[in-house]
Amino acid sequence: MSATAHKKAPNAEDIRARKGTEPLVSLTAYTTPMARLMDAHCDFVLVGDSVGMVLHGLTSTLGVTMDMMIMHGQAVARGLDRAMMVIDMPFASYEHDPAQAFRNAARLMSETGAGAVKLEGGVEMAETIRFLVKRGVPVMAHIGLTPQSINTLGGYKVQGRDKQADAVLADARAVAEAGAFSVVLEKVPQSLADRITSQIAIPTIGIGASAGCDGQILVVDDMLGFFTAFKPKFVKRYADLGPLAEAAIAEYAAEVRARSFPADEHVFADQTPSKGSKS
Ligand SMILES: Nc1nc(=O)c2c([nH]1)NC[C@@H]1CN(c3ccc(C(=O)N[C@@H](CCC(=O)O)C(=O)O)cc3)CN21
Ligand SMILES: CC(C)C(=O)C(=O)O
Ligand SMILES: [Mg+2]
Repeated sequence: MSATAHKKAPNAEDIRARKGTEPLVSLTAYTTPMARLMDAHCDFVLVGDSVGMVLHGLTSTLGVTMDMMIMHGQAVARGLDRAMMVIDMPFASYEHDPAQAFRNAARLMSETGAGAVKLEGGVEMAETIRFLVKRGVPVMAHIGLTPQSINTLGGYKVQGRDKQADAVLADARAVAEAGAFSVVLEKVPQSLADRITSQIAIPTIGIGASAGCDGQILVVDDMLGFFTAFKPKFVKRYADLGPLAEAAIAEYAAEVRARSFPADEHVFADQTPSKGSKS
């Protein structure tokens, strides 16, 4: 924390109150240094279960555990001062019943300091959302493409085209009515995202949705070009750091093989350096 006065991090009600004002900015983070980089620029930071695919090499989010989320949540919390932290509930930690959801949500919040949890599902999760909110757990909902349901959805496809649109709108209404303070809309048609945004009272956070949403989120490693196993159409690469990192690694490898690294300035002399000398 800096010695200068700092803004208090917003809470779930501050985020809810941003409906229809300036767009909410958010990214995912999984580590302390990345959280530090985005703290001054984001309204909230999501510790996403995408961590399993982005940092652990899993091929879906289904293998992500409570312990993984807690460890990454603690790391992100150490890097945040002004942005709110939201944490994903991992697959199978909340779907069984509201009591299971409360036990695991309470653990995520108390062990990481997150100000809210996020969970996937619409109409079918409304009862659980209501149960959590009434017991002091702010909930961000996540509808449209819900990656934890990849095995029943049959692919990471657009959700809510044509006849499906009314079902996604019903999901949005249900989570808002149940007390969610905001809702992520993932990979839904732009016109549907705009309709939902105008028809519900809580902020919509788009990912592959619409610039008309009340906010946007992206996976940080996607927008920085660190994650390249796949690139959803909704990802904009603001930087291409993966190839930059690889070039640096290749240069290091070549210098080690040529014995040009380490150089004089990276090694230590026999004698203790005299006062005023740097090494
Ligand atoms: N790096 C990363 N970025 C994400 O956005 C992300 C994750 N990981 N892991 C968890 C989920 C999975 N997500 C995904 C994954 C793939 C697509 C996708 O659109 N893939 C293909 C199309 C596949 C299809 O149509 O079946 C694409 O070409 O964009 C979208 C969201 C979103 N989340
Ligand atoms: C992409 C966002 C919304 C997410 O749920 C995640 O990163 O896990
Ligand atoms: Mg997620």
